[in-house]
Amino acid sequence: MGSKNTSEKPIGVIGAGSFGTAVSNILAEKNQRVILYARTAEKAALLNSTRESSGHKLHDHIEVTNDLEYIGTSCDVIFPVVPSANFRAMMKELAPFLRPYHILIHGTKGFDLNVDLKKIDAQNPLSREHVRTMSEVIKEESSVVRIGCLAGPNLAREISEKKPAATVVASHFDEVIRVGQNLLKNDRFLIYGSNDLIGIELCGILKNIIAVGAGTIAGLELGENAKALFISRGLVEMVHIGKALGGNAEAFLGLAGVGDLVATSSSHLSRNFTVGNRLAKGETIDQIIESMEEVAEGVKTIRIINELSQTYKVRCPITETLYRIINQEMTVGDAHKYLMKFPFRAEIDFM
Ligand SMILES: NC(=O)C1=CN([C@@H]2O[C@H](COP(=O)(O)OP(=O)(O)OC[C@H]3O[C@@H](n4cnc5c(N)ncnc54)[C@H](OP(=O)(O)O)[C@@H]3O)[C@@H](O)[C@H]2O)C=CC1
Ligand SMILES: O=C(CO)COP(=O)(O)O
Repeated sequence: MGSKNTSEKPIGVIGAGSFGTAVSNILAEKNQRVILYARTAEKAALLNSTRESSGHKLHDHIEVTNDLEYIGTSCDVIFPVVPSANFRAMMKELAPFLRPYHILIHGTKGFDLNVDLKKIDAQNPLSREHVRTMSEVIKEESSVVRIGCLAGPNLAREISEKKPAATVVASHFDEVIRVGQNLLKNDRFLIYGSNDLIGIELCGILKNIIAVGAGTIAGLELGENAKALFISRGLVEMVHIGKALGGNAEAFLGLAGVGDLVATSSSHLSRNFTVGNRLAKGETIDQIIESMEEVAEGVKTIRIINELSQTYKVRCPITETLYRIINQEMTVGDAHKYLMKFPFRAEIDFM
């Protein structure tokens, strides 16, 4: 960190949604001053006066601001936690206030897309060139070098209720992992480290697809055996597409992969699971999105992976079937009957 002393400086968090607030509270609990960025001045003022954000109480050590320059100049370590659809725009605004000494550890579980999916067809297929993880966006948009991500089974509501959990801080830099661990760990929040940044990011992104599917199983009341079957096959699909996009299989077998997959595929606290559940009850994807206040990243990810699986010729029957459900080309009931007939080969073919 050059001559700067991290512990004396506040920590920045960008995005005052469910997870950004939960992360801010974890940081603040450790006697750490936190500056939390809210998108509008009105929201920042409201949060500062009500001391509540996204239904979570705000710790006294958290100051809410609408000033990105203030965050950039006050904080050496910043946790960006905004939905993937807005991440690049946020980075463009923040970048003028970032320097190579900054450390950014993001908590976003979605892709950045630099092309309109409507323009994608057989002649112009979607490729990895069109799709970025958030660490890649940070690198492209700023001078920051030391980049990391935070991913694991971290349902924000449970974290706010101070229930035990663990996460993975991933970075190519051990220093970033150490900083993340020191800032976040407490007696009920364990922090593991990984150098497989892309692999860990892909785990968090891809599990959202399977969580949507698991929600449909719960919605149809198909039972625990079916859910276990779906999660297991979902993990295999995550590994196959994850490897095609630059991840290693090992990451998927850990906390950020199978751990987060199990948590989000089993809980009504997961927005992605909830989307699937509501699809199974007969709502359309437009109706669901329209009425949801929080982001369910999996819907966009289903569309992206459906295209990428074709480009890279990876068998992704679950993603393709979910894509047909959200496009109203197939009912949820028919989708599950179809998947039960799908000709799978070896059970585990990625080791
Ligand atoms: N909730 C969870 O349990 C977890 C979520 N995540 C991931 O974290 C990310 C955020 O999720 P979550 O916090 O739950 O989402 P929410 O939907 O609860 O909140 C998103 C927040 O981001 C803010 N925001 C949007 N665009 C910008 C921007 N350009 N600049 C600053 N703030 C912005 C929104 O502000 P506004 O209110 O103004 O729209 C809103 O407060 C997602 O990628 C999600 O997958 C990861 C782990 C757990
Ligand atoms: O990623 C999460 C928990 O680890 C949150 O999942 P949802 O976005 O589905 O709520």
